[in-house]
Amino acid sequence: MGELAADQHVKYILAVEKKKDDIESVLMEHLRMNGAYWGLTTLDVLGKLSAVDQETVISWVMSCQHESGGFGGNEGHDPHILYTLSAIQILALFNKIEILNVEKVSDYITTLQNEDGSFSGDKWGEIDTRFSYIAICSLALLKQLDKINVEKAVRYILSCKNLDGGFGCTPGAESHAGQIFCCIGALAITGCLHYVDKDLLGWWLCERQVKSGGLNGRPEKLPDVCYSWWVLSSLIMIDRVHWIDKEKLVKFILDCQDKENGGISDRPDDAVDVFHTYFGVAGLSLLEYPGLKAIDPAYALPVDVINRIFLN
Ligand SMILES: CN(C(=O)[C@H](Cc1cnc[nH]1)NC(=O)OCc1ccccc1)[C@@H](Cc1ccccc1)C(=O)N[C@@H](Cc1c[nH]c2ccccc12)C(=O)NO
Ligand SMILES: [Zn+2]
Repeated sequence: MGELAADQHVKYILAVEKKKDDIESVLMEHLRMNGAYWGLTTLDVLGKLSAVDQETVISWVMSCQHESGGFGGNEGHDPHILYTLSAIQILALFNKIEILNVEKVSDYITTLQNEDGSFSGDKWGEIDTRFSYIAICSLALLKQLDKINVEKAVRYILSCKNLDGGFGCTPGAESHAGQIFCCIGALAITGCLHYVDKDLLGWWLCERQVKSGGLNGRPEKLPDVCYSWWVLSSLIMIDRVHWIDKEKLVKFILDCQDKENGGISDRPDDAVDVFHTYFGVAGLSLLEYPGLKAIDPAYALPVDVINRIFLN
C-alpha cells in the first residue's frame, strides 16, 4: 500500500503544465481550462500552489474569455459553461475573483437558463444536469445566485431523480455517479438537500464500492479513481460516508499511483493522467488523508479558499 508520493505528483503536474505538443496535450487542448483547474487544485491540496507563476496562469485564463463573458477551453475557443466554471475556480484559488467583470460573466450564465429551469451548456442548447450544477456553483462563487430562478432550477433537478434515489442527465435518464454529484452538489449549494431520500441514495452510492475497495460509477462497472470523487463527495454531502470502508478506498487510490514518475491512473497499472491525479488526491483529501488540505465536497475547492470567499 505504501503512502502518497506527493513530491512525485507535484513534479508530474508541473511537467504536464509545461508540455503542449505531445499527443495527450493535443487531444486535451480543447479542455485545457479544465486541465488547468485539475492541476492547480491538486497543487493547492498538496500545499504547492506557489510552485506556479500566478501572473502567467491568470493572464492565460483571461485570454480565454469570449466577448460574451463566457470562457473557452483554450485561447480562441468558443465559450462554454464547463470552462467558465473552471476559470472562476482557478481565479478563486489565487484569490483573484475581483479581476473579473462579475456582471458580464453572470449574464453569460444567466442567459443559459431555459424556461423549465434547466441549463444549456452553450448557445447550441445541449441540456444536462451537469450544467445546472456548473451554473449554480459558478454563480454562488460570484455571489450572484439571485440572478437566476433558483426555485425553477431546483425543481428541474428534482425532476431528474429516479426511483433508485439517484439522478441522471435529464428526466428519466439512468442514474450515474457523475450526474448524482452534480445534482447533490447543486442541491447542497442551494440549501435544498431536504428533498433527497438520503437512505435510499446512500444505499445506491455505498453499493458502488467493489471488493478491491475502489468505487464504480454504475452497477457492474469496473472501479475507477475518479469515482472516489463523484461518489464520495455525494456520500459526504448526504451524511452517509460511514456506510463505506474508507481504509480500503484509500488503499485502492494509493495502488493507482505511479510512484516513480508521479501521477495517478483510473485503476492499478493503467496510464496516469492529470484528471485522475486530481480526483485521486481530492478523494484522499475527502478521506482526511494526513498532510492534505481539506477540500469542499460541493465546490470542489480547498476549504480555506471557500472560507476566504464566504466568510470575510
Ligand atoms: C470529458 N471527460 C470525461 O468524459 C470523463 C472520462 C472518464 C474518466 N474516467 C472515466 N471516464 N468522464 C467524466 O468526467 O465523467 C464524470 C461525469 C460525467 C457526467 C457528469 C459529471 C461527471 C473528462 C476529461 C477526460 C476525458 C477522458 C479521460 C479522462 C478525462 C472531463 O473533462 N470531465 C468533466 C466532467 C464534468 C463535466 N461537467 C462537470 C461538472 C461538474 C463536475 C464534473 C463535470 C470534468 O471533470 N470537468 O471538470
Ligand atoms: Zn475515471
